[in-house]
Amino acid sequence: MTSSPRLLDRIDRPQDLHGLTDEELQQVAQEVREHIIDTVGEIGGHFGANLGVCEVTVALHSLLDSPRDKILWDVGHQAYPHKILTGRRDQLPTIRQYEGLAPFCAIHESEHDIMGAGHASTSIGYAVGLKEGMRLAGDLDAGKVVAVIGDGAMTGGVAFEAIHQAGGLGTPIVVVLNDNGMSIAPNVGALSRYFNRVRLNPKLWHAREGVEEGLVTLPGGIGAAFDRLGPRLKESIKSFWAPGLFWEELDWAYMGVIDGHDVRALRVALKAALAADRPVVVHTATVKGKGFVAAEEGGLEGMERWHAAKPKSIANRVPAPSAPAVPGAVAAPPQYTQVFGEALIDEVRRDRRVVGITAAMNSGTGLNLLQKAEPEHYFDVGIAEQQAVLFASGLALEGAKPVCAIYSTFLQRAYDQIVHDVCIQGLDVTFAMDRAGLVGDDGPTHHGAFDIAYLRCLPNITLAAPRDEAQLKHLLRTALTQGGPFGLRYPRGEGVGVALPGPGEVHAIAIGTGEVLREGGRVALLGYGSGVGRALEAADLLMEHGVEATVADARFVKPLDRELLGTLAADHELLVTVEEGTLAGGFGSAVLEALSDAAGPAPRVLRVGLPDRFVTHGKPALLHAEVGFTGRDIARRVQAALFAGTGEVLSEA
Ligand SMILES: Cc1ncc(C[n+]2csc(CCOP(=O)(O)OP(=O)(O)O)c2C)c(N)n1
Ligand SMILES: CC(=O)[C@@H](O)[C@H](O)COP(=O)(O)O
Ligand SMILES: [Mg+2]
Repeated sequence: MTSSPRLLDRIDRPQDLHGLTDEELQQVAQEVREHIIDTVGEIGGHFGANLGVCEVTVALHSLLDSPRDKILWDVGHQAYPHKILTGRRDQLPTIRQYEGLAPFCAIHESEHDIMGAGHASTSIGYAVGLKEGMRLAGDLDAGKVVAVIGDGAMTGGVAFEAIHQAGGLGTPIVVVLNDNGMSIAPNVGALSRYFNRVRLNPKLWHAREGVEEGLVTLPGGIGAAFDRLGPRLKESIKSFWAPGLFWEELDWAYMGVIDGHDVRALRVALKAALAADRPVVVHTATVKGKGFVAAEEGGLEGMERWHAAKPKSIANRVPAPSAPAVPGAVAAPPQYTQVFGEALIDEVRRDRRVVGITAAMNSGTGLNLLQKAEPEHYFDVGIAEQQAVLFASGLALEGAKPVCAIYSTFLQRAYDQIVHDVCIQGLDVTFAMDRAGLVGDDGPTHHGAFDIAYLRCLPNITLAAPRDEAQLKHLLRTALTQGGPFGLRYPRGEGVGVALPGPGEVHAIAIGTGEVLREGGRVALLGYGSGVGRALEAADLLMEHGVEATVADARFVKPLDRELLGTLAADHELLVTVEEGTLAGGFGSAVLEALSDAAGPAPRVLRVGLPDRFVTHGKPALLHAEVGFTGRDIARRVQAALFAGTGEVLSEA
């Protein structure tokens, strides 16, 4: 623990690091770490990854002149030290809060945030573009470009597309591989094993050193011949002794493994890398959660547990004691994720052809439950959503029933695989899209705002959304018994608190059928997914003001229940659609299309959903209020529509 006054309090811009000694820089890194522990422990947010890059961030900013020199943070969940050192130290307590600092890097927030992110594996691609852009502009005094990417993000295929291009062009960029062996869960796959082999074997850390001295002393003129070789050829030969062969073969220089918590060692390596006129990777070994004992000494579980911290989860720099249970308190409803995870286990045990696939979101999707219960039916492909869908396509062709459990927003990365491989071929693949709707703190890069629109336009796919956690179980069974592409969306967080059907009570639902939940008068509220709950809230408020509304659950957006829609249209003068998705091309659009195709008079239609803009970050209740996705907002709009111009007093619903 450092004593005050902090050196960090003198760092208002990254250039204030220039001229500090290695020891002072090491102290600044520790002060950054403590600032993060104190702040994130109180407000919540991403945690372990930030603690792991305090030294890397200080070392980079101590050598570079940001923003002329550009530092890119892959994903950006580990950019809190960067934000602290680039003038946002005192604003850190607002991070991820409504109207506070962005959850990840954001180009509108700071000139030092060179790229926006939130989705993984993009940083090297940007780096190549930035550097080649400088060359095209003839900017000879161009800045350096450094991408910091984790071992998890390295499992994203788009990172390799960039490595391939940079190696081909010889683009002089630096990649800092922040290797801590962790994604959110422990990292997976052959690349992770390769990194582990190197990172965890100190003998390999210095394999390169001494090789050249050894070679030039070889007897019989061999050494002399080696000594006469050009530098590139020497490097290539030496690379057989060093762990960077993978990189060297792609015409990258490899440096490593460097202790990612030793500022002096980092600066020595980074200085050499920055001076090179070719692409260079600096492989650093770090600890996710460094300096926070519960993570650092908690093993893989501890590091996974502290990927993010909940508000008030840390006190005096140790995990805060959990609040005592309140006797008699009603238990909160289960999370949709938990219900899904348990239901998938039941489905695997009902039909052994069912398998679950995650793209590095093991616990986030609830597939950690399947991994424990039925490990043979569980796959984690790494941060590789495209591969997840192609893998599912292969499995489906072999008669399996794969369930791709991928957040709505992350599934966007596999869009062409959904079209080109699953829908065109009509494969029996299910997409379980958790985090559909506004997710809250993670903001616009993570809101599941677009899946209704981006999937509804595809032929051959069935799309449904449960109004509660019981329907989720029935719709998962429906997906796994209907034989073709199926998308199922549900929100982040708790269910509504209904009784869950037991394994024997779960049943498939007839495709394309909705359900009337409440009969009313002039207005019908037709909800989809979480929109049904909002519709019920609005109906209750309208009832208090003498307006009886019909409420129905569409349940399917593709195909729509046209019979139900026809009845609602014929019996009501106002039809309100409610969806937690973008209005452009969403559920409401589907209803309008269906009504325009139908013969006969159509009611007036009001559509409630997400606006045609990216919604900011913050607690979901604040975001819902901002976009009008509340029962009260819907009730007001209905009143205005029903009584507009009639002179009736619009009650203050
Ligand atoms: C396309 C995409 N898929 C999934 C995620 C969720 N995600 C956020 S951070 C993370 C792990 C990143 O691991 P790594 O790059 O090693 O960084 P570390 O947290 O270890 O520092 C994942 C899977 C994401 N941000 N983007
Ligand atoms: C940075 C990232 O993409 C993940 O950590 C994401 O924030 C997880 O979201 P959930 O908390 O909704 O699982
Ligand atoms: Mg990692």
